[in-house]
This record gives sequence, C-alpha cells and structure tokens, in this order.
Amino acid sequence: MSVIDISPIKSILSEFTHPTLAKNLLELNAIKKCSWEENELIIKLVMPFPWQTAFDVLQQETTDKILKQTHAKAIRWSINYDIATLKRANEQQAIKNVKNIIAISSGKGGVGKSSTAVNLALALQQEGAKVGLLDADIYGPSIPTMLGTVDQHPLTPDNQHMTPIMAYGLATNSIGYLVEQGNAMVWRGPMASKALLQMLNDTLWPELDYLVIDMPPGTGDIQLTLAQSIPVTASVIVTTPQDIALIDAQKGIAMFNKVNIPTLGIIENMSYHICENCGHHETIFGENGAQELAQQYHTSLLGQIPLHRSLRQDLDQGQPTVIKQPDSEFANLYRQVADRIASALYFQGKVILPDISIRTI
Ligand SMILES: Nc1ncnc2c1ncn2[C@@H]1O[C@H](COP(=O)(O)OP(=O)(O)OP(=O)(O)O)[C@@H](O)[C@H]1O
Repeated sequence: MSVIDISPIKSILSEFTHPTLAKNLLELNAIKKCSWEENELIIKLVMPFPWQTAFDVLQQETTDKILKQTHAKAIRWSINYDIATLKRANEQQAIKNVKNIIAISSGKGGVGKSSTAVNLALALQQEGAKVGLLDADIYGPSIPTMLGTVDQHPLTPDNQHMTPIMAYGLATNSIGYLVEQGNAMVWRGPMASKALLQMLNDTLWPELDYLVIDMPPGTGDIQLTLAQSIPVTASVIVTTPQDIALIDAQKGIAMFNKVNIPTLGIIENMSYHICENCGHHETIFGENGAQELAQQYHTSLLGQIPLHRSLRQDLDQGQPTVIKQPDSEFANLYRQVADRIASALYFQGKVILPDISIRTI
C-alpha cells in the first residue's frame, strides 16, 4: 500500500473538543499510533486520566469524518491509560502502589458523602482507572454495607499487613471489616486517627491510580489530624443545598485551605428530588447554594446528584447504582463527575514521577 499522509487524521483528532480536555489530544501527546494495516486505519490513544465516556464520543464524532477523508474501510480504535501521578499536598511521601489520593469530605454528617464516594470510586474505575476505596468514616463505616461485603474480613498474611477486600473490582478497606459495629464509636480522637493511618499504610494495596478516601464527617481535631497526615492529592467536598450543610461545607474548605490541601470542588448531593411518578424535579433543600459557595471560594461545582429512592435502595442492597444500573441517568451523572475530577486533578496538578517508597507511621 502506498504511503498515506496521516496529518489530516491528526488534525481531525486535534479539533475534537470535550469538557475534560483543557488541551487537545495532540497537545496532550495522546495519539500514540495512527497507521494503516490492510485497509484498516489503526488509531491508538494513551491518556493520562480516565476517559472512557469521552473516548466513545470521540469515536462517534470523528469516525465518519476520518473515513471520508482517508477512504479507509474501517477504523480500529483503542485506548490505554497511563494515569499520571500528581504532586501531593505538602510534598508528603506516597503510599506504596498508590499514585493519587482523593479525600471525599463533608462538613456535616448525613449529606451522602459515603454514597458519593462509593459511586465515584466505581465510576472512576468504569472510566478506565485502577481504583481503591478506604472507608475512614470511623464513626459510621457504611462502605461494607454499600458494597455488600459486611461479612468479610481482611487477611493478615504476615500479622502486620492486611489484604484489601475486593468488591466490584475496587480494592477496599474499612474499620467496619475490623471491629464489631459500634465499637469504634467509643474511640477517642488520637486512637481513631492512629487506626485510620494504620489502615492506610498497612493495607497491601494493589497498584492504584486513585485511592478514594471516605473521610469522617466534620471539621474537628480528627479530621484536621487526618488531613495533615494523609498524602492527599486533593479533596472534594460533598454538601446538600441546605444552608446548614453549606455553612459546614464552608468550614471544610477553610480547614483544607489552612493545611494547604487544594479543594478540587464541591459536589451537591440531594440537589433536587425527582418524582418517581411524573419525573418532576423539585428543589426541596434550596437552590444554587453549592454554586454560590464554589464561586465564593474560587473552586468549582463538580456536579449535582438528585435525591432518588433507587440510589438509596441500590446502596442498601450492596449494589451501588453505578453497578446496578450502569446505563441509568444517575450512573451517567456519577461518571461525568468522576471525569471532571480526574481531568481537573490532571490539569490543575503537577505531574511527578511515581514514588514507591513505603511510609512508616
Ligand atoms: N442522592 C441520594 N438519593 C437518595 N438517597 C441518598 C442519596 N445520597 C445519600 N442517600 C442516602 O442517605 C443516607 C446517608 O447517606 P451516607 O451514609 O452516604 O451519608 P454520609 O454523609 O456519608 O453520612 P455520615 O456522615 O454518617 O458518614 C443513606 O441511607 C444513603 O443511601
């Protein structure tokens, strides 16, 4: 076959725009292969952040254009990921095998932080990343229930380290796997923080692009100690639109600012209620609160998740909506938020070499 000029293909690919792309695919150096094999065009991308949904859109939007331009019979598309390790807050040392840590926090309890953390972790995974989830919500470890793993216990092969519990492809650990329900509630602050840091350091995490940490709610001493001791890349705040939750979310952002941890943005949970009968959207907890808070603190509103019975039911049954109803509008929303988080982390952060040293506490 004669040599074909691939520059028009690259130019079509570089013209592709998407909310996750602050730079185009050419500038990102994401087009790793663009060549011919027996009348078929091979296009291979390697992305530094999870990008599956956008990759589907790219194919839909550009396949016909490229075929027309090249007269190829078909395109064989593929995508791989080489997820970037980003600079950690306060130059902290990394956890072995963990590239990036995202702390999910809320100023106030009960706003849906754990529900959001679980669905987001699974959404990041569906978008192409290797993900772990650490339930640091010591006073209400709900992750095992939400993942249907309540009866499981991590093994300790050497009496010091723990093997994580695998659930739907996520590597997880939770205080809920280790102590009887209710026992951790009586721990004093330092004991609780120590236990969590131990879980973080002593779990035999497989290679992870992101470890999502479901932080304990509130902005007290435990949260401050944890925020300072965990090598996080950035934090994400979950709130409801209610004034009382927003005031506490504000305290959360202020706490992270104080210890130099970037707040990537705010997720508004229970933003509006969707009526199961007529589909009507009702803003029962108020409107625009999280948007205004984000503006005030120069951060972004990463997404708005509705209040819906099926979201709660799926979690109660141990099958988060992203798994139970992957094609639902809710799962799409979680994937959209996950994509925003991953691309914002990449474009706002500084890429560093992975650090494989082990921390001791
Ligand atoms: N968007 C939603 N729609 C319906 N139910 C929800 C939604 N978000 C959370 N819930 C339900 O609200 C309850 C509290 O949620 P969750 O445990 O995630 O809150 P939390 O902020 O982590 O709480 P805590 O502060 O106790 O850790 C759960 O029963 C959960 O299923």
